[in-house]
Amino acid sequence: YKLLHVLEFDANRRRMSVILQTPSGGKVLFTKGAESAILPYATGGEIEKTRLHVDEFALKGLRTLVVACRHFSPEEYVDVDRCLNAARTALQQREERLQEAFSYVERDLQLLGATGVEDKLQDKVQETIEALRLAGIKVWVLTGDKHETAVSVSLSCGHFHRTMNILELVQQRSDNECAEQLRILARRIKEDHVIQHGLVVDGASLSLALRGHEKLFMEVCKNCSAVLCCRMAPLQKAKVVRLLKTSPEKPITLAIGDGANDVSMIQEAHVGIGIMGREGRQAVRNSDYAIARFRFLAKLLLVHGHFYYIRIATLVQYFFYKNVCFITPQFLYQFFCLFSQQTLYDSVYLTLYNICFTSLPILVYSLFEQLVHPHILQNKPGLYRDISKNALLSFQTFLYWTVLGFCHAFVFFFGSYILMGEDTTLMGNGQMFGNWTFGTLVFTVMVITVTLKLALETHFWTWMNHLVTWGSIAFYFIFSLFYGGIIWPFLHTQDMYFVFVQLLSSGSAWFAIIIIVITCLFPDVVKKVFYRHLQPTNTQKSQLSPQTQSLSCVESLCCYQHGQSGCSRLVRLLEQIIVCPCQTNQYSACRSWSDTETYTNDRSILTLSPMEATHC
Ligand SMILES: Nc1ncnc2c1ncn2[C@@H]1O[C@H](COP(=O)(O)OP(=O)(O)OP(=O)(O)O)[C@@H](O)[C@H]1O
Ligand SMILES: [Mg+2]
Repeated sequence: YKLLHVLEFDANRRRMSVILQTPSGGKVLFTKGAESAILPYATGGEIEKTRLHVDEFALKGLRTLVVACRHFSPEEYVDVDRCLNAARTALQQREERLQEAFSYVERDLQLLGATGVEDKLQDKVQETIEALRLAGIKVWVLTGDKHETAVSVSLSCGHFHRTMNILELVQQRSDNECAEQLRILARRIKEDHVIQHGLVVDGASLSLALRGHEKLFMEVCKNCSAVLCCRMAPLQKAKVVRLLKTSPEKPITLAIGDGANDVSMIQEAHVGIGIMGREGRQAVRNSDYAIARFRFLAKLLLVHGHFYYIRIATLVQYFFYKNVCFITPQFLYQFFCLFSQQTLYDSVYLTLYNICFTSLPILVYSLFEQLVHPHILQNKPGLYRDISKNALLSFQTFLYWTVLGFCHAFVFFFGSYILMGEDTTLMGNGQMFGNWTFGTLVFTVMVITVTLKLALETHFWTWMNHLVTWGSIAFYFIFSLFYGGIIWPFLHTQDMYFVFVQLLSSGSAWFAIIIIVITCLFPDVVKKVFYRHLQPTNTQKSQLSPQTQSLSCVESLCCYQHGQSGCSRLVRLLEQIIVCPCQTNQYSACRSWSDTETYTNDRSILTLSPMEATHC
C-alpha cells in the first residue's frame, strides 16, 4: 500500500483519514474517529448495529473509535487530489480551505466497524479527587470523550458517586429547549436539596446554554457538587474556564490536562498544570507547572501550595510592617523638629536597614517555613481550607500588620524619648546625649524588635533560622561598633563617631532597649497565646499532633520523604548519571537470569544476577 495523503486529526473534526493506493492500483480512503463525526457521513455498512456496539462499549468506559472507508474511481481521485493539493498550497485562509477540502473528501463513507480500547486511569486518581474535594476545591471534568464513556470514567474515578443524583443537559437542539431543561434542573435541585447532585453537559448543549442562559446555567452548576462536560472542543474547554473565572465569586481556577486539546484551557486558567504523558508535550510546554502523574497534584497543592502561600503572605506583609516601623519614627522626628531637614538615622544605617540588618531572617523564613508537617498536610486535606480564599492576604491581616508597624514605631520613638528624655540625657561624666544617640537608640530597638517579631512568627526552626536571626542582631552590634569606633579615612564626615559606644556604655540605654522591646512584643505574645487556646485554627490543632519528626532545612525546601535527605537525593541523582549504561532495557534483560539478587531503585524492584549487580 502506498500512502498518498494524510488528513490530520483535529479535535473539532474529531476524525482523521488516510488515502492509500492498493497493490492493484485502486485508491481508498480510510477514516477513523468519534462516532458522532463518522456515522452521519456513512452511507453504507451496518450503521445501526455499530451504533449499538459503540454505546455498549462506551457504557463500559471504553474509548471508542469508528472506522470507515471510501473507494475512489480514477476520476474521483484526480478531483480529490487536486482539491487537497490546492488547499494545502493556498496562500490565504489555508486553515478554512483545508477544512472544506477535508469535509469534501470525507463523505459517502462505507462503515467498517468500531473499536473499544480501555484507557486505564492513572494511579490514585480517586484518592486525589477526594482529597481536592475535602480541601474545598470544586472539581469539574472537561473531556472530549463520548457522554457514556465520560460518565463511566467519572464514576470509576470518584468524580461522580453512585449515590449522586445525576442531572443531564445533553442533546439539546434549540435555545428554548435548552432554557426549559435548565429551568427543570434548577427546580429539581431546589426540591431535592438534601442529596448531592452531579451535572452532565455535552458540548453542543453547553454552547446553547452559554449563548443566552449563562446565569441560569451557572446557578445550576453552583448547586451541583460535581460537573462533567463531555464532547468538548478545545476552545469550549477554555470558554468554560473563562466563564468560571468571570463569575461573580471570582474563583481562582486551575486547569490540568495532558493533551494538545487541553492547551487552551491551561492557558486560560489562573494556574495551568501540564501532565507529562503519552499524548505529547504540548500541555507541558504551555503550562505554569508540569507534573509527571495526576496524583502529584494533591502534594503540589496541599503541601507545596500551603507552604509557599504562608511564606509569600508573611513575606509581603512583614516587608510592609518593617518599613512602617522604619519610616514612621523619621516622620515623627521631623514633625517634632518642625520639619527640619535633619534625619533621625545616619545615611549608612538608612541604606543597610533593608539590605543587611533585617533581610536574611525573612529570606530564610520565606524559603523554609512550614506550619505543619508535610505528611500531616497531605493526610488532612481539610487544612487547606485555612488558607483558601486568600485568607492570609485579606484586608484585615494587612491592616493588622500595618497598624502593628505604626504601634511599634510609636513605642520606639516615644519610648526612647521618655526613657532617655531631657533629664536623663546627661551622662555621669557630664556628656550630653545628642540627636544621633537618640536616633541610634530608636534604630537599635527597631532592629531587635522586627527581628524578634519574625522569630515569634517562625514555627519551623532550622539551624539556618537560628543563624540568621541571632546573627542579624549580632551583626548589627558588631557593625555599629566598628563603624562608629574607628575614624575611617575615606569618609568625609563621620557623625556617628563613638555614638554607639557611648550609647552602650550607658546602663539606662540598655534598660531602655530591654523595656521597649518587651513593651512591643509582649502584647503580641499574649494575643497569640490567647487565640491559640480559645480559638485554635485547624492548622494550629494539627501542630499539636504527635508526628513531629524534624526535617533538615534542605528537606523542607524540596523533599521530605522519610529517611531521605538532600544529600541522599544528590547521591541518587549522581548514581543515576554514573550508572547510565544500566538503563531500563539492560535491567529487563537481566530479569530473566535465574541466579538473582534484588536491586531496588526509585520506581521498581528488579532482579539482577550477581555479575550484573556488580556491574551496575
Ligand atoms: N488520533 C485520533 N484519530 C481519530 N479520532 C480521534 C483521535 N483522537 C481522538 N479521536 C476522537 O476524537 C474525540 C475527541 O478527542 P479529544 O482529543 O478532543 O478528547 P479525548 O482525548 O477523547 O478526551 P480528553 O479531552 O479527556 O483528552 C475522541 O473521543 C475520539 O473519539
Ligand atoms: Mg485526550
